Amino acid sequence: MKYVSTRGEAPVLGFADVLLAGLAADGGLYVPETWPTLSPETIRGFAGASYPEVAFAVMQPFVGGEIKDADLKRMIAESYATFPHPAVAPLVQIGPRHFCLELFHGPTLAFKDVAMQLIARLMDHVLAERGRRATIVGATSGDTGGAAIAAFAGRARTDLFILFPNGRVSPVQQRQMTTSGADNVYAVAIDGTFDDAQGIVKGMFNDPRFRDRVALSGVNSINWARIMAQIVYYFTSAASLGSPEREVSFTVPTGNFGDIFAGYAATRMGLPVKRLVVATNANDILARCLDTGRYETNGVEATMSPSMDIQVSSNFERLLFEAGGRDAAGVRRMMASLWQSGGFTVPAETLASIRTLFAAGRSGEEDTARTIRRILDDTSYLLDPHTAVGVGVAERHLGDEPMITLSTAHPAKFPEAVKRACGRDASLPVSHEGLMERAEQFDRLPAELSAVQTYVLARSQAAAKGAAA
Ligand SMILES: Cc1ncc(COP(=O)(O)O)c(C=O)c1O
Ligand SMILES: N[C@@H](CCOP(=O)(O)O)C(=O)O
Repeated sequence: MKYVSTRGEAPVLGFADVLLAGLAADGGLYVPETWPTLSPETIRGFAGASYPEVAFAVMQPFVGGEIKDADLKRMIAESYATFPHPAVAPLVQIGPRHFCLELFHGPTLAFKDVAMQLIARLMDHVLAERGRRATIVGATSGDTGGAAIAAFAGRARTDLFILFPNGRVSPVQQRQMTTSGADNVYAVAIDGTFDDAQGIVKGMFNDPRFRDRVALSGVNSINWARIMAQIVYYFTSAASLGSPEREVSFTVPTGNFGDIFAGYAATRMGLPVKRLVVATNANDILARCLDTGRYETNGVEATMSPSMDIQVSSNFERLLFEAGGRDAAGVRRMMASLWQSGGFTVPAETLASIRTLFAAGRSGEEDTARTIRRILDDTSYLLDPHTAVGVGVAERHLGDEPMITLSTAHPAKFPEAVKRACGRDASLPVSHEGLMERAEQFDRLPAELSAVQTYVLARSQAAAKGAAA
C-alpha cells in the first residue's frame, strides 16, 4: 500500500513513513493510492466479532505488510485493553432508529483515545525498528492533546509538544494535559485560537530544515494513521445494526473533519452508508460551505463545545481531493487561496459530488443546551455538548434507516456547560479521581512560529543528548 499527497508534489510513501511524516512535504495530506475494499461477507461477519478483530481486518490492508500481522494484532489488543468497556465503542439507543455511538470509554474520555492509543504503539514500534527518536508536535482544541499525552507519556523514543489555546479549553481538558508529570511531555498554552496553534504546527512541518533537525512527527488527524484507526468504529456500529443488508446514516460532530473523513473512508471500503451528516456548532464554516460552495473563514467564536471551535478544517482537503477526481493542482489552488485571502470556492462538480453523500447542519448555543435538556428529560441520557450538537443536527436528518450519532466525549469533561444546560452534575469516573487537585505544569508562549520553534528545538535537542549519553 502506497500513499500520495493531496497536493501531488511530495514523495509517494509506504505506511511506516507516512506514520512518521505526519504532514506531507508539500504541505498536503497523505491518502491511500487506492482504496482497499471489504466484501459484504466480511462486513456481515463483523456483527459477531470483537472490536480488536474488526480493527485488525479494517486496518491491516492499509499497513501494507510493513508491520508483521502478529505485531499489529498485539498492538491493537494492548490499545483496546485500555478501554474498560468490553465493546470498546458501544451503541446506546436514544430514540426510534437513533443511536449514539459512545467513543469516550478510553483513558481521557474522548474519541481521540481510540486512535491515539494505537498510534503511540505503532510509532514506538517503527522508531525502535529504525533505532531512532522523534519529536511530535500537536495542536489541540482540548481533546487531542490529552489523548496524545496519555498515550505517549513516558515513552523513551518520543518527545511530545502539545499546543493548546490559552483559556479556551475546559478545566478538565487542561488538567489532563498539564498534570502528566512525564519528562517527555511539554504542554504549551498559546495566546491564540486552535487555528493559530494548528497554523504553527503546519508552519513547523513546512520548514524542511527545522523538520529534519528535530525529526518532526505529528499526531493530529493530518496524520493518516489517525484516520485509519477511526474508520473501524463505522464498521463495528453499522454491522451491529444490520450492515451490509441495511444502510445506515451517521451524524458526526465536526471540527477538523478527521472523524467524518474516516466515515467517508469506510464508504470507499465498501460500507453502505446513506448519509454522512456534518454537524457544526456556531463555527459553521463547513455547513456554510456545503450549502453555498464557498469556504470562507470569518473568525472563531467561543462555544460550549470548545473542541469544535475551529475554522480551518484540515481534513476537508482530503475530501476535496477525492471528490474532485484527485485533482492535486486544483487542491493546491484552493489551499493557496485559503492562505492568501481566507477562502476559496469549491468547483461546482466537486460540490455536487460531495452532496451525493454529505449533508450538514448547525446547532447554535441555545439549540445545543435545549438538546441536552430534552434528551435528559426524555431518556435520562446525559449528552456532552459536542455530542449534543450532533444529536440536534441528526434529528433534522432522521429517515427510515438507523441514524448513528457519534458521541465524541464524556459529559464530565465539560461539567460547567452541562450543568448550565440542564442543571445536572456530570461526575468524572474513578480513573480521574484527584485530577483536579494535581499540580499543573505548562508553559505559555505567544502565537508565533519562531517562538514555538525555539522552544521545541531547545528541549528536543536536550532530550536527544540525554538519550544518547
Ligand atoms: C469532543 C470532540 N468532538 C468533536 C470533535 C471534532 O472532530 P474532528 O476534528 O475530527 O472533526 C472534536 C475535535 O476534533 C472533539 O474533541
Ligand atoms: N478537536 C481537536 C482538534 C484537533 O483535531 P485533530 O483530530 O486533528 O487532532 C482537539 O480536541 O484537539
